Amino acid sequence: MYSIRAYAKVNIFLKITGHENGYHTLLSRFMRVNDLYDTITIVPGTFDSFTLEGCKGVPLHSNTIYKAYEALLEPFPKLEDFFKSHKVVVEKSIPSQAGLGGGSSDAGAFMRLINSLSQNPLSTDALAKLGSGIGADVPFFVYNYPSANVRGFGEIVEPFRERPLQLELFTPDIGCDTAKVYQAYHKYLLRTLDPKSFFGWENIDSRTLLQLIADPIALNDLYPAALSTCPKLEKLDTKGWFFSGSGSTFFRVKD
Ligand SMILES: C[C@@](CO)(OP(=O)(O)O)[C@H](O)COP(=O)(O)OP(=O)(O)OC[C@H]1O[C@@H](n2ccc(N)nc2=O)[C@H](O)[C@@H]1O
Ligand SMILES: Nc1ncnc2c1ncn2[C@@H]1O[C@H](COP(=O)(O)OP(=O)(O)O)[C@@H](O)[C@H]1O
Repeated sequence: MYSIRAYAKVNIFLKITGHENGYHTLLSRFMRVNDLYDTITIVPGTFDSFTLEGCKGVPLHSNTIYKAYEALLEPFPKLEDFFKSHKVVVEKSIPSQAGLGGGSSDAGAFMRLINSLSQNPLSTDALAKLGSGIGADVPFFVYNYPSANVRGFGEIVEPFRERPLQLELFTPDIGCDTAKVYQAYHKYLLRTLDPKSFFGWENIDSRTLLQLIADPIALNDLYPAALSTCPKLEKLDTKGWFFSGSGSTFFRVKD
C-alpha cells in the first residue's frame, strides 16, 4: 500500500491582476494547512479498469484524480496496467466548494505519488505543467511548498520563506462555486482593478500582512464576488476572520 497526504490551502491574500482567454490572472499568497488533509492510498487488488473509492457524489470522469491519471498516461505508459492490479482509495477530510483546494490538492498529491513510485522520471516543473491542465490551483499542490506566491492563472509558483501560521478554519455549510464567483467578479468588479493598491504585498510575510491590511475585503478580491453569489455568507458573524479564495472558508491566526 502506498499513501500520500493531500493538504488544504488558504489564500492569505488574493488580488486579480487581469483577464486573458476567459481566465483571470492573479497574485496570491497560498499557505498550506498542515492539519487538514485528504489521504490518498493505492491498494492492491484486481480491477477491470481504473477504480476510485471515497469521493461520493463526484462522477469518476470529473474527479480531479481521474483527470490526473489521464494526464499521466502518456508519460507513464504502464499506468493503465498498474491500475488493473491496484485501486485508489480517498479518505476525504477537506470540505468541498470551500476555497480550500481539496480537489486540486488530491490531483497534485496523486501526481506526486505516481511520479515518486516510478523514481521521479518527471521534474516537479514538468509535473506542475501537466497539473495546470487539470485546474488552476493544481501546480501549487504539485510543488507542495508550505507558503508560496502564486501568479498567472496559478501556474507560476514561487516559494515564500516564512514561518507557517497556525490557522483556525471556519467552513460554513455553504458551497461556493468557483466559476460563478469568478463570473460575478468579472461582471461587477473587474473594472475596479487597481494594481497600485497591492504593490509589494508579495514581499511581506503573511502574519504582518494580515495585521497590516486587516480588512478581508481588501485582502481578497473574490470575497465581495462570493458575497454576491452566495448571499447566505452575509448573515454570518465573521468579524475578525479572513476569507479564503472563492470561499466559503474563513480563517484566522490561532496564536
Ligand atoms: C479561486 C481559487 C484561488 O486559489 O481557488 P478556490 O478558492 O476556488 O479553491 C483558484 O483561482 C481557482 O482555481 P481552481 O479551483 O483550480 O479553478 P478551475 O477549476 O481551474 O476553474 C474553475 C473556473 O473558475 C474560473 N477561473 C479559474 C481560475 C482563474 N485563474 N480564473 C478563472 O476565471 C474559470 O471560469 C474556470 O472555468
Ligand atoms: N477529488 C475531488 N475532491 C473533491 N471535489 C472534487 C474532486 N474532483 C472533482 N471534484 C469536484 O470539484 C468541485 C470543487 O472542488 P473543491 O476542491 O471543493 O473546490 P474549491 O477549492 O473551489 O473549494 C467539487 O464540488 C466536486 O464536484
